[in-house]
Amino acid sequence: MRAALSSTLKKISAGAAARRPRVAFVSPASHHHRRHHQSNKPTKKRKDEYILGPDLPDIWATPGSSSPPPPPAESETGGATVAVDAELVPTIIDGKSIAEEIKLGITKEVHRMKDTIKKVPGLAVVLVGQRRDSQTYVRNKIKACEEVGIRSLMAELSEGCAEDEVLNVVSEFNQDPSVHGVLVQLPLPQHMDEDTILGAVSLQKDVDGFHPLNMGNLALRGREPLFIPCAAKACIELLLRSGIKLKGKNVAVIGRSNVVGLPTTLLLQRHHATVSVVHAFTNNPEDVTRVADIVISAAGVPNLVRGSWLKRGAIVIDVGTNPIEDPSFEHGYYLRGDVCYEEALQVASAITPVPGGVGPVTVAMLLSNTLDSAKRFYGIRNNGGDRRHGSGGGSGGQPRPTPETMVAMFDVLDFGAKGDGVTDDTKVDDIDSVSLDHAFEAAWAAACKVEASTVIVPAEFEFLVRPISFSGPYCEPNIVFQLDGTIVAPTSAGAWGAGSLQWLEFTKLQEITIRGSGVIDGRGSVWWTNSDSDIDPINAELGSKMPQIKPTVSALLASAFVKQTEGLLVTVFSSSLFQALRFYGSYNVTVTGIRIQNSPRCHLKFDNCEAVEVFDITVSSPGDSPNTDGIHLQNSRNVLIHRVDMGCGDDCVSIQTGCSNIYIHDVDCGPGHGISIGGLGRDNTKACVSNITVRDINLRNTMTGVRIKTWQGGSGSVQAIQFSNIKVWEVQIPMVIDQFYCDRSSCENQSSAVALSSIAYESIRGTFTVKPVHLACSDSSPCSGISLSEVELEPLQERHHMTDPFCWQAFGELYAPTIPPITCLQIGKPASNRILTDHDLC
Ligand SMILES: NC(=O)C1=CN([C@@H]2O[C@H](COP(=O)(O)OP(=O)(O)OC[C@H]3O[C@@H](n4cnc5c(N)ncnc54)[C@H](OP(=O)(O)O)[C@@H]3O)[C@@H](O)[C@H]2O)C=CC1
Ligand SMILES: Nc1nc(=O)c2c([nH]1)NC[C@@H]1CN(c3ccc(C(=O)N[C@@H](CCC(=O)O)C(=O)O)cc3)C=[N+]21
Repeated sequence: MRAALSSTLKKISAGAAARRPRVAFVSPASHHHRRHHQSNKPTKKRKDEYILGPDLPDIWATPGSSSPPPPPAESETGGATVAVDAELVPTIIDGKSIAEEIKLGITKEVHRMKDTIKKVPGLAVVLVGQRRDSQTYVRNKIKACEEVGIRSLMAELSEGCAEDEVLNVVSEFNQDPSVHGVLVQLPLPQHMDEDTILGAVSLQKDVDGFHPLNMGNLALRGREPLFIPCAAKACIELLLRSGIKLKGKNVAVIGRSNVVGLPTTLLLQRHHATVSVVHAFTNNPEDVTRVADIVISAAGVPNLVRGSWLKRGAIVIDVGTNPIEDPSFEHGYYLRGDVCYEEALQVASAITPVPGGVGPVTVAMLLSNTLDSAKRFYGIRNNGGDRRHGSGGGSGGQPRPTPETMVAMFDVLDFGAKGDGVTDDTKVDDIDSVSLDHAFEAAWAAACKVEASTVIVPAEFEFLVRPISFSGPYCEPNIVFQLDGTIVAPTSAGAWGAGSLQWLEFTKLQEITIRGSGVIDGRGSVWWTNSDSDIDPINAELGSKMPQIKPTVSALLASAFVKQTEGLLVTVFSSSLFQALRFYGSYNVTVTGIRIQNSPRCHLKFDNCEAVEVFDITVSSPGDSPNTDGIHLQNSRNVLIHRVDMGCGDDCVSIQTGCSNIYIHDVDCGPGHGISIGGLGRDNTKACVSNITVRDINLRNTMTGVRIKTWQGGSGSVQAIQFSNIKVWEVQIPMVIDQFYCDRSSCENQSSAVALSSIAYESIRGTFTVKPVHLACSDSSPCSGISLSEVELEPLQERHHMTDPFCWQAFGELYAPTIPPITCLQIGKPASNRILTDHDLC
């Protein structure tokens, strides 16, 4: 920055300043030790109030209602009260060092972006023809990109190329996802239509801000453009960073081009300046400029603005960059501004030089727009980024990311979701009548591209979502699904595709987290009443086909359960009942905080997953809703489930084949059917389940407590199961092993079975309503290694006392006297009468 400053100094002293050494510079680095002109006291604001980026001041907010209008003239800009006789020391506004400071900030952000999401912004420049000045500007832009770490691409086309060629290049850049800004250097050759070409630049990548929609939004009150033209932004930036206030100032803008004059005028008005526009047809332009506190010139006419055009103490921003042919200069020309600099220095209180004034800051603004575009593309929001929509307030209670922890965030609202609970957020028409497929799908597609990104489903919104698959396998790892709002399922059959078995599915992902305080509501009641409940659930669950000599459980339970099944319609829907939330084939899955309720079937399912943690969630559906499992595990390993509150119409937790290393603790269950392993081995299949720990569980009003159920005819094994500290209240049968599981009225007797061994029950206490213990093992494959300790189960009412513990082919150890005494357990090992084959081994 020092170098930049001194080079500017040199340039000045070589020219005008040689005669006028009384110059003060404004540069961010030198600001505090430079002397300012007494009557021009730039009140330097805190740096972060000047804003880089698309943010506009909230200028339209409350016209007239907030602060009273400023007095017509203020002394600080050198109005009437300027001490005319005092020596005027003009401040040279050092654009070069201001640009350096801005670029430093951009560099930091680009690096942070690279570190956190492994992406950098990309700028594509299209240059047509060989204008030397254009080549210089473009070179400057590319060089500046390199300085801050923005990737730059350049397309050079010949002067005589066809318009279509330019359009093709633009179109390619529009489509390139690594390009976030597209700039077509002006002027274009005569034979080309500027409007056509500029209009072809994607609105989202229009870092020049020249697209009619961006320009229109800049002009319209209450609207915000995606980008503000760089030169206009540079003028404002220079003024603000030099501590010059705009509110109420008289500003004369010379020039009304789309590129500079017009957007500058618009932007100035957003800052509450009073703007006069001077153009080629203005009579006596000097009459206009002479009363202006600030003169901004963008006419493209060297030395147009004479000293006599300026009010004493005026502030002069010289946008004009006019190449003057001179072979003695390196590129064959030198630059002059619109302002006769030497004369202006005599009257102005502050002025931008050319070069070294507006130009470098314009380039910095281009970089800033490109960075903003990339951040928008990747969904990155900085600290305090305000919400565009509703009152959602973002991620409900989660701390906002600071710029240091830049996170790519994709809010479904930004992808067109309505969140009114009525509109199908599956199909959304955007403002530009561009039909986005699926707001949730689009948000997911965007998040999928960025490592460690976040999809946001904001609080206080209700989203109607049809079946959807949030699918890898080509997604970047570590995606967070921040669910603070409510997602509801459609209730009409039409909204469901034929045969969809799950509603919200996450598949083939590495590190996927669902968290937040939101709700997933399956609105299953329509499905429950329509479901095929022709089977008595008690018979279905415990109506095992036992050898005749044993009492049938179903007979016992029938009296305890009252279930209305008559007269219910069996409809086509029953075949497409679905799981609310399902994870498939994923690694490192976390589900926390949320509530899942009223699923038509299973609430939360994990299939082929590894390293799963579920905690602090609530699962809820009515006790009489059919088949509504709480959490269903299948072919999954290393699963930790804790601090879960569950009430549902079926198993609270159901552990199926292929599961091992499952640890479940601190779970409340009820109503529901308890915690179950199985049914396993259906249709003579092989089942393998091992290393399951279930501890510190409260079961209230459930059908069973902890249960293992297998079908006859299966193979494989269940081993190393531990149930400890299980508390039961009014549970029909707290401890169940059922190797005769059958959901039909009759199941064929078969000899093979899934082998059960090493099953420990430790501290199982509370009250039951049907029977304390039911351990019914297979004749051909008795259960071995059942250990019972601290079992204390009391009948809720005296009449239940009639039913004693039941055991069949159950072998193991009793470690303490139990209540009631479980004398039916056979102590020791069963006589091995079965030859194990590979088929049985897991
Ligand atoms: N430093 C920077 O970052 C940038 C500098 N520039 C420079 O700014 C200047 C203007 O650029 P641009 O807007 O693209 O140019 P244009 O030629 O498109 O527009 C010039 C504007 O100035 C007006 N004008 C021309 N002559 C006079 C005059 N004698 N008196 C009053 N008004 C006049 C024109 O009026 P009318 O509408 O009636 O024709 C027109 O509105 C150029 O020197 C350009 O190089 C441009 C962009 C960035
Ligand atoms: N699509 C498009 N967007 C533009 O923003 C655009 C354009 N076309 N066409 C031309 C004008 C002009 N313009 C300048 C940018 C930087 C300097 C600049 O960096 N000037 C340096 C000196 C340049 C030099 O080294 O010669 C300075 O003033 O110190 C000048 C002028 C952007 N324009």
